[in-house]
Amino acid sequence: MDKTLEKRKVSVLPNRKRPRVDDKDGVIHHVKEALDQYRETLTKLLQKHDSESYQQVCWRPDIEAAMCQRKKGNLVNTRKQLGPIPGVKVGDEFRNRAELTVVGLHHKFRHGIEYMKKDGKILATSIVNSGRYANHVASPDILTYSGEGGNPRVDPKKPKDQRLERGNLALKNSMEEGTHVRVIRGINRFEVGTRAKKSSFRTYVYDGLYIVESFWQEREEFGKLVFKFLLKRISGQPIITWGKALDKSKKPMVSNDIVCKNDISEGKEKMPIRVVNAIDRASPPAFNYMCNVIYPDFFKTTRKGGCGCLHGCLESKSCPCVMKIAGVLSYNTTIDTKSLVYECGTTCKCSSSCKNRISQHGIQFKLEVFRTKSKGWGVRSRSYIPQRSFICEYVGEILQDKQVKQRRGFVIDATRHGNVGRFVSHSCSPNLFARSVLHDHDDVRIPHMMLFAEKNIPPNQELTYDYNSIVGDSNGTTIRQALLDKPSGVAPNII
Ligand SMILES: C[S@@+](CC[C@H](N)C(=O)[O-])C[C@H]1O[C@@H](n2cnc3c(N)ncnc32)[C@H](O)[C@@H]1O
Repeated sequence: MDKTLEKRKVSVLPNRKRPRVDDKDGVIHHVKEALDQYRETLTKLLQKHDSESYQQVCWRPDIEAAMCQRKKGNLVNTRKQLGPIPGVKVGDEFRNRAELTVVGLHHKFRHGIEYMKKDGKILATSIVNSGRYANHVASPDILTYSGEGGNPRVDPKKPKDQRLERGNLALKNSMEEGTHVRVIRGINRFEVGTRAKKSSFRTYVYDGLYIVESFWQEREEFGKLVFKFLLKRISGQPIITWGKALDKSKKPMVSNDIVCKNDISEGKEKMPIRVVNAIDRASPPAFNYMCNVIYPDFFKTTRKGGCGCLHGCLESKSCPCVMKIAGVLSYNTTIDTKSLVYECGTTCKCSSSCKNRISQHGIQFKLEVFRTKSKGWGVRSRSYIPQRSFICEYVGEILQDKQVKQRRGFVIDATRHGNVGRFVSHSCSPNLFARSVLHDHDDVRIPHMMLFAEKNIPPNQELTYDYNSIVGDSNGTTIRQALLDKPSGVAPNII
């Protein structure tokens, strides 16, 4: 039945008053209204028909309900168009393919690729990744989409090689023209509390705009040539967290975060540090990402001594490094905030996995820089952080502070060179604490400033430390955290 419907012109204009295009809320309401009416029609249709006709293989009540709505002029966004659809947001979920037609996201009931003619060329407007073809999702932002035609799973006739025509040609043209393609993904859901196959059903989520990056031909399991299109999601769109098959009650997680940068460290950290912004259009300040402190020219990072422990440094009585921190092994217990921590290091015989080398292995958690409502940028972790874990070093240029020169003072300045630490905000009730650590040199005037978890920290909670906390070593060297009135990026003083 739907083939006949598809042949009809999709041009019926809604007879309800259409909101102005710049009236965002009005447009969203308009779309929602159309969807509500469609769902009501579908429910009535299902109630009217007895279960016997429902069993008929070819009866598609979802499509029939959409046709009723079309007759009444109750469809919206009826003209095919490229790009976003007014009133439809990334992450919006639809109960069936016909609902995509109702809102104008994808007008075809069956075909996966929809296209339109523009300047004499056909261009793809949208694709539905329904899972019927062997489409492959390598990462949330990359989709390999199989072309249409000749698939023996849906076409019982003898399978034929796919041809570069209709939807396939449209996707190729979209690649050449660089036009955006809407992607709608089918996801499997289950009735709450069950995982039985028969209780699963498919819904469709609008995943946003993609560009076609490349295409090629592959020989598939039935021996026929199929087209493969590699699509890449346009950056700057809200992120969708896709789970495995979901309970009916759980929505795919959509946040309003726009990704400003996929990795602010530009590959220098062990794992990427994403920058996201759900507040305004600001981008993070330009600076040179460094994983290590930059010392002044005169400074030599030398270390004398070190331990000879060949079997770990757990025995605090025999490890000279551990002995220097009064026999308290690293950060396992509450350490006096003024203590300088001596970690084992370059001149030690113990292995790099020694328990007294906690803060030398770079970041361990998926940190994310995000825009806060009132404090500029902040840092959070996308995963759970157990208490006392190492978070990051505060990296910057070690500058000699002229004002405090008499007191041989230094400042770690992260304005031009720094790491993720430069974005961590202040709090009087923080979840992080700072420690002065020595591991690669002996100069107690310029220890590393390391941040650790004060408590167990759930995912997505902002990480903060007390800028005004005073930490120092037994020689009287102190670290004073950055003052709140300092320009962003200027780091804690060491005075
Ligand atoms: C080390 S930076 C932290 C990152 C900073 N928020 C940014 O946008 O780059 C220190 C600066 O952040 C701001 N800041 C940090 N914590 C704050 C807080 N609790 N309230 C208001 N501003 C804060 C202040 O401007 C401070 O000088």
